[in-house]
Amino acid sequence: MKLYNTLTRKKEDFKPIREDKVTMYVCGPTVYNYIHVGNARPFVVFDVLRRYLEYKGYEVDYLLNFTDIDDKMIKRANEEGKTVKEVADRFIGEYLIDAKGLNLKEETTRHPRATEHIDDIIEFIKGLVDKGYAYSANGDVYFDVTKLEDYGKLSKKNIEELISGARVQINENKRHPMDFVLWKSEKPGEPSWDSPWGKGRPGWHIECSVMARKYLGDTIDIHAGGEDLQFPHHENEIAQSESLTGKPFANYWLHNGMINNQNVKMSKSKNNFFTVREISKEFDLEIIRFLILSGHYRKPINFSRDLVIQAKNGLDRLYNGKKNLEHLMDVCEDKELTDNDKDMLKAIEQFKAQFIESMDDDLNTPDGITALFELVKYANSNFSHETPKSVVKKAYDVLVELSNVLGILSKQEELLDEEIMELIEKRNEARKNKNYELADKIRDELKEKGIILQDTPQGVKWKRV
Ligand SMILES: Nc1ncnc2c1ncn2[C@@H]1O[C@H](COP(=O)(O)OP(=O)(O)OP(=O)(O)O)[C@@H](O)[C@H]1O
Ligand SMILES: [Zn+2]
Repeated sequence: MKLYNTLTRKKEDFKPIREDKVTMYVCGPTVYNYIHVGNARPFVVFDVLRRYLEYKGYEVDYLLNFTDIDDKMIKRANEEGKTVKEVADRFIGEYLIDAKGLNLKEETTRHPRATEHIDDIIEFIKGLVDKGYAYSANGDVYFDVTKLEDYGKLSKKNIEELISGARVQINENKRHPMDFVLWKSEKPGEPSWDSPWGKGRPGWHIECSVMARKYLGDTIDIHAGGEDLQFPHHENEIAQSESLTGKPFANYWLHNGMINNQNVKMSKSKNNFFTVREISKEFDLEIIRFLILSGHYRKPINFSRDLVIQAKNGLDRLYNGKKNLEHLMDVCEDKELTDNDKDMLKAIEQFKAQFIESMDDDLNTPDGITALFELVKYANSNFSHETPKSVVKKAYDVLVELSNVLGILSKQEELLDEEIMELIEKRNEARKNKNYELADKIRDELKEKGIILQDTPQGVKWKRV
């Protein structure tokens, strides 16, 4: 598989450090608000990368942190008369609700929080001070960028350029304008922790270096986030981690393009955003997942209502294709395969190969989705009630297998009440005729669709689980 590495500005063959395991760190949300569609993009895209690597047989250790202490968190807490922890707990809960709607693989994702790693953060900063890469000044601690030859290597900027380009804050504690803060001294009304430099709290960049190292090791395979994080956040993570360990921090740096609103980056500060939650009131969030995957992850997406409708129509087409195949599996019969049938099997394999080729090429999900559309179209125009069941089943299995990699077509179709009643009637009939095999089959089918039957003296009752 090839992945575009921001560090080298090239598509490179992906080779993890260990043969069968991949470590991945994704910069997660600052939990002071609901996430917006722009924030959802990295979470969806890198969830798919992780699923694809798992599909290829790797075990993936996947970590997405929660930034639960920073200026924005404190501001929100003060506005609401709550503690920072209360705000964080609330919006972590809201994140997890959206994550479920977006079908992110939560069961095996680690979500460490900055405030639960203060001791580790202090240790890390102490290490940098001891090695001469950081200095304290009036209770703050700064990273000294002049100690590094290669500061700026990710964003490909040199320090002079950075100074002239950035609105560098005047700060008399800093030795150099590009030095960045590792530890901030306590200000009244802000949460603080004891440290060797007095009471204070961590800066933003340090938490990612610390938690990545703690859970994934000195060198990780993939570090990912939005391209807006390349500078200064990821640049500073590299500076901190590599100065402390003397080893490369991450072998592959992946960055997604921005989601824009009328060509302007969607951002909380610009107030031009749509939260995932508000969209979920009108649309199933699988549509948003599909919309995000319909563009290549490095290109910008201009978000609009039309785009959501377009994604909905595309997803509906795939769901219809799946439903048609399910219907055919019910009515088609097992048969000896003709040469023509064998050609159809080959064609189905071909769509799968096309999907894999696309995904191997820097996670080209739009081309992968095209392969799914073509598979469905092929089935629609070539299959009939006369097609051998094994051929139909092959197409169905491939469609489901590849959709699972994208995390789509995950919704079970809900049975209507009258469909359930009909099946129960059919089962009663079967039992009357002592056809217990059929009766059990119907009960199992219903169970698979989330309907539980209870045989009671008053007859059969059912409930949804
Ligand atoms: N418009 C966007 N399009 C794509 N990704 C984005 C966008 N805005 C933020 N991200 C990404 O969302 C992730 C979560 O970041 P975070 O919660 O810090 O958002 P943020 O930068 O505070 O958002 P905002 O810019 O709206 O304040 C990061 O990986 C960031 O790069
Ligand atoms: Zn980070």
